[in-house]
Amino acid sequence: MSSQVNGRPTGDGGTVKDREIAAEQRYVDIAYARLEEMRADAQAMIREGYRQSLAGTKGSLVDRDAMVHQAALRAQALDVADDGLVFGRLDLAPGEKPAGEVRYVGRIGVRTSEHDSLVIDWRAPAAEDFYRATPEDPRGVVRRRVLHSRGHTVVDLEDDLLDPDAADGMTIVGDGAFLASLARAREGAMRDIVATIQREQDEVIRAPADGTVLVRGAPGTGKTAVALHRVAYLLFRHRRRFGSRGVLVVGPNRRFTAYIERVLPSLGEGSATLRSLGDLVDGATATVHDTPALAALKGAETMAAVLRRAVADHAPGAPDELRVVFKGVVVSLDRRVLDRVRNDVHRRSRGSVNAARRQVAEMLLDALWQRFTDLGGPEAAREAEGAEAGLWNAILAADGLASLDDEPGGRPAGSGTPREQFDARVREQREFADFLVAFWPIRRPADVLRSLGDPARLRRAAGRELDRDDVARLASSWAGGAPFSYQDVALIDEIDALLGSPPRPSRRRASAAADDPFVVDGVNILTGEEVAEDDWEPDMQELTTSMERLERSRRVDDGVVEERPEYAHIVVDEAQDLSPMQWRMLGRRGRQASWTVVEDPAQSAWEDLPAARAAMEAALSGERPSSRNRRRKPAPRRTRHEYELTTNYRNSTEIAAVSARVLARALPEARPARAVRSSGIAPVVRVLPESGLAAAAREAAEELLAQVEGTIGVIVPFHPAEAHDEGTIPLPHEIASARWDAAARERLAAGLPDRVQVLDVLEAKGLEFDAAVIAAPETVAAQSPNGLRVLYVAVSRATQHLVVLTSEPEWEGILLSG
Ligand SMILES: Nc1ncnc2c1ncn2[C@@H]1O[C@H](COP(=O)(O)OP(=O)(O)OP(=O)(O)O)[C@@H](O)[C@H]1O
Repeated sequence: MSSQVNGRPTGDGGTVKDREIAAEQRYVDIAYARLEEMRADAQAMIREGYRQSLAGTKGSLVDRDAMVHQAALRAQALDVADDGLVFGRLDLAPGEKPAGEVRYVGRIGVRTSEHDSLVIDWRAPAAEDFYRATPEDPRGVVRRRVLHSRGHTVVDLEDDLLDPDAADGMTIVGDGAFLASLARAREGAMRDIVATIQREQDEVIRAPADGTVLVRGAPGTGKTAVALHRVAYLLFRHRRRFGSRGVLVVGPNRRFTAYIERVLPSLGEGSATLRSLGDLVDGATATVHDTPALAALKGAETMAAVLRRAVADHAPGAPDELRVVFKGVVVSLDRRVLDRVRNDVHRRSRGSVNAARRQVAEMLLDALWQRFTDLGGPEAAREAEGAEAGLWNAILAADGLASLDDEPGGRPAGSGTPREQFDARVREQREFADFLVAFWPIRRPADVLRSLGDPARLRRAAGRELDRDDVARLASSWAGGAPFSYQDVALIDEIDALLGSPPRPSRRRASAAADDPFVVDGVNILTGEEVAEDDWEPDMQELTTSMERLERSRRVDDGVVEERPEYAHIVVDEAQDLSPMQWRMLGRRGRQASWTVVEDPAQSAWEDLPAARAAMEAALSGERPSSRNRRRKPAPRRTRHEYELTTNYRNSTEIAAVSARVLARALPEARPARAVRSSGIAPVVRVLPESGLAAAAREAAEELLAQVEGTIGVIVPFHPAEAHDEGTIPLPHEIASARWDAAARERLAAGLPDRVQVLDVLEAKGLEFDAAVIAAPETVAAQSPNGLRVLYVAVSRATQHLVVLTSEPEWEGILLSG
């Protein structure tokens, strides 16, 4: 027999629950005391490491480093565990396991000085039962107890009785603390859920480390939370593999990464890299979203072919004639020959265009020599030899060019075959060096994209992939220093992959390069290699460019520069929104990686889902993205584990009902998740004139400030940065969208406390608020073919209060009665 109690008095001053809490507190105190000792040990180890370094032997530095590093990591993990160290207890049934065994589960493992277990790390196999046991499958667990703490103090308990037959005399307490914890006020940053991970979530977290884990689930089912806990699990169980080669977590936008950034550190894992799709590429940060139509153009895989042609086009300002002099003979190459050279080099050097200058120089020399012999140059040169002013020098003078032969300090042509002499002499000429730098500059990917703001240049690159209207819209989005969009970042990465890195730097002293004819202004003009002294300052734009790239590169111990890191595991959140070009960007970072992909297709703003799926499959299989548009040879598919999460932990049942109605319109075949918590607070829909929506949104936010302790999101339609096409009549939703520009949003937020956030529907992805105010659902729904799915995202953000403001009366019925 067990006894279920909820605060019943015991007669000795407290309730049964109080007594149970006090008993758990005694255990927790012992665990904290031991944690304190472990901390002191870690600090002593750090001190010992430094002491050894003073011993002065050669090996001691290395030993010290390793010791200090290990001890510092340990100290850090112990610090993290300081808050809520122990959160779970399992009472096991007699049987295979020792009778009456009790296990405590916590943020990290704690052992006594005799190595007996006091607390089991939540990621250890022995903790699995804590998350997996159910009444149907108790796994030997009689009672599961969750301890809710504030700092070191246990404040509440909640028990699950899993095996009533074995619970003889066991006290069962609890009054829905888990559900109450779901209703807690949100602070603007996501928290870990380590104490209350549910069984279906735990299966995802502990899924096999290889291949791909694909997780689907409706809003609020814990996809993001689960993905982050999986990272902590993988780093704990496979530290060597994932710790050294790295884990990348990618979210949709910067607001979202800011929202989730505290979760992993709170689990003691600070080593994963967290990036949004807008800041995955160094040197190009996205600050704006494109309109859905423009995003569809930029994100389509056809852009790969367009960019390949754009990279192969001549650089802006590239000269179209090369003239050099040899032995008084002027030799020139015209545009036709230069185009041929450029195309040949591009064909051979895709992926290493920025490092191909040496190849360009060789091909130009071949073409110059060919021209020289065609002109009868060798004979003319022989005749001119010794003469002060031959025929060719006269031509030269007329063209205003000086032969190096005439320059004081010019070196004798030297020995070797005529061709070798020719090459050596031409290479020395300033004209040749200057030409090479201008003809084959080291290019920055962002500059290449900006250069496509010139419609003529974009038209040349467009091929059959883009029509005239597409070219005009794209070019205007890149013209005139407009900020980069989230889709642009993937295009910049594509260009980066085509251009490749500039040649590796070697900081040779300038003196070593003083006699090198290829060195111009501190850089080898053939290789782009920097050979300057440390204090040398570049004074040419191009050199600054290569310096910037080098600066942002990661220098590894042996001096090798790693431009784009590859990761051992990649987590992609909100994956339903990735465009094919964004998948290519991610694929480049994880060719050998295993993946965790979490998504909800019903929340997708992306129109061409089949194309995005194909690009996703290519990325997950480690396929090298082909820049040509030919059919891919499918790479072998890696093992895949698919999961679905079915319980909505975010929304109250009242709000979940509203979002289910929107879902039924957006995707009639989709199933909503089951919400578990009723708040008793009915969602509100207010109808008012369109011109009054912004003022009403502010008013609603002010009212809600008095009703909730935590965050309030005011979610407004997306404001397109693109100008409306003159000559066409704007649609009503286009006029309405124009109301929600940055200035209008600022006015709305002015003077309100930080816990009110005003954001557009695209920024709201993945976020969560205590209360949400949705302005103009009719405009959101009409803004794109997937507008209803975008609205579904917006209405599923709130935990307690939902207020919708609309100018169209029928929306009241749509949202409140289906
Ligand atoms: N087992 C759990 N215990 C406590 N809270 C949970 C649990 N699972 C999820 N939550 C909470 O539910 C909320 C929603 O979780 P999360 O943001 O991970 O959902 P999601 O599926 O990623 O949603 P969306 O699709 O809208 O991005 C969060 O506040 C999260 O902390």
